[in-house]
Amino acid sequence: MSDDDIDAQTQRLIQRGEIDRAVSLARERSNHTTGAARGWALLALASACNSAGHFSEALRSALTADALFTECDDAAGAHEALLRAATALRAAGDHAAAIELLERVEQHARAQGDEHKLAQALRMIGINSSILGRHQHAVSCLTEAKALCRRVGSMADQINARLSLLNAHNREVEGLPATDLLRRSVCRGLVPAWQALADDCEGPDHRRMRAMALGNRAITLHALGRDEEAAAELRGLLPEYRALGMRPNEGLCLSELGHCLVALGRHAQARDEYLAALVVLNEGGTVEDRMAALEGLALAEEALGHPAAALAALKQLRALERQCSADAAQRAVMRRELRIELARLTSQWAREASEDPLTGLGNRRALQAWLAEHLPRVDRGETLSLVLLDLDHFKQINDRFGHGVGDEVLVKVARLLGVGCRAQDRAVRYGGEEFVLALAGTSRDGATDVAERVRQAVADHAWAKVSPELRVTASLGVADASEAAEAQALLTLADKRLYAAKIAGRNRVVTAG
Ligand SMILES: Nc1nc2c(ncn2[C@@H]2O[C@H](COP(=O)(O)OP(=O)(O)OP(=O)(O)O)[C@@H](O)[C@H]2O)c(=O)[nH]1
Repeated sequence: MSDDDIDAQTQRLIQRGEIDRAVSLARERSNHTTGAARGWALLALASACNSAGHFSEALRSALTADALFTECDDAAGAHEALLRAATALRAAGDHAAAIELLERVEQHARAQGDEHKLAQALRMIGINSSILGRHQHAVSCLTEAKALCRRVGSMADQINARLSLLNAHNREVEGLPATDLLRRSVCRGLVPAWQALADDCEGPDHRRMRAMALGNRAITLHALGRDEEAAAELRGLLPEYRALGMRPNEGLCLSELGHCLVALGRHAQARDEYLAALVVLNEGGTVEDRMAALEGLALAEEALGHPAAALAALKQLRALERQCSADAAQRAVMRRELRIELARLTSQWAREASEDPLTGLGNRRALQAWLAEHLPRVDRGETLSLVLLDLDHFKQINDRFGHGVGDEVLVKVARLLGVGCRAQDRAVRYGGEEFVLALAGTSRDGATDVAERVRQAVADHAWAKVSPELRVTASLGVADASEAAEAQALLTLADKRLYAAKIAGRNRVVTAG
């Protein structure tokens, strides 16, 4: 089985509605794999947990997968992991946090020129922005996503991008009064756009999307007051939603039909449609959709002169409103918990990614970041030096005193290095028994003094306390940025001098040659 098969297998289970099986399969696999294979199992677990409504576990799984993929330099896996983490945040209603993660994917995709990845990230940023009411930003992201999908996406990608953009336009004008000029002009544009999307949804694969697009077209017609037309379209769509098993859409369609009939003054028919809508929506519709149907039902009953029935509908509506605010409070708590989890994991991984676990010093990545920040200042006249330190005959120390003592020596040397460092400097463990002191604002003479002090401190340390007869010395090479301006060239020069120190007999500092 290839690494990502578990993901495909889990997605199939989710689609069949076997969510519990999907969760346990993915969880089991993630407990029995390592490396990239574990990454994919965790991504499968994230999707399954999302479908089960366990957003916290979904987020944790996706972010753990991100850390794993990053560790094995699997950019595609890491990208997918961030998308899934964003999906969990979106499902939990934390759209702002989802956008923050997605913007990382966006930046990365732009830097790499990966248009497919960029389209995915922009589409998700657009959807989340639209839900947050940042309509302009949503439309601009989705317009770019649509253009990218046309160039590099599959047919399904293109259709999804267009659907998201049209939905964003819908949301933009949703809250405006029916008479608002902007609303009317946007809606007038949306009618042919939904039709064009439906027309392009050819073949059995896109039948659901076509039905959705036509439903949205009919809703837009109703918003424009073209209620006869809208009602006829909605009625025509009902058998399609039923045939496709799209229950929530069927409920919404019946409810919209009710709205059209109320607008046309056919209250008895409207009441029947609302009642039918509620039967369907009570099974699987959102609370908001049920509330809209109840509100319509109350209106229709009142218009029909049935105050008792209208009151009964309003009572149910109030009960749902109360449930809604209780749910909203619960969701707010959950969002706060997810944020805390996200912040904790992000800072933990940022630390792990740049820290050497044995000594607690920075690692190679930390040195690269330090150099990237400090080397440009050399052009502005600042000095900068590197001291490369390698313990002498460390293999013999391990062999003679044991690996545990070897580790203890590394930890102690790391502490001794830290003593020579000021706040602006950085001490890192560069490799096994190799360390680097990166010294800001320090010329080669200054760095030579520091290197000599460190050499002396290592040689003079009371190593016998660690193990009788233990002796430790180090060889050091010094280079400064006036001799080599590039990070790699500077390190190579320091390494050349370190090698010269070894050749010359060890336990010494070499600064030239
Ligand atoms: N205890 C311990 N040993 C390590 C660690 N990382 C690398 N080493 C050991 O460090 C030793 C380095 O050996 P060499 O590269 O041959 O160098 P050396 O023995 O120090 O000899 P010179 O550099 O020529 O003085 C190897 O035996 C590695 O196994 C570690 O984290 N802990």
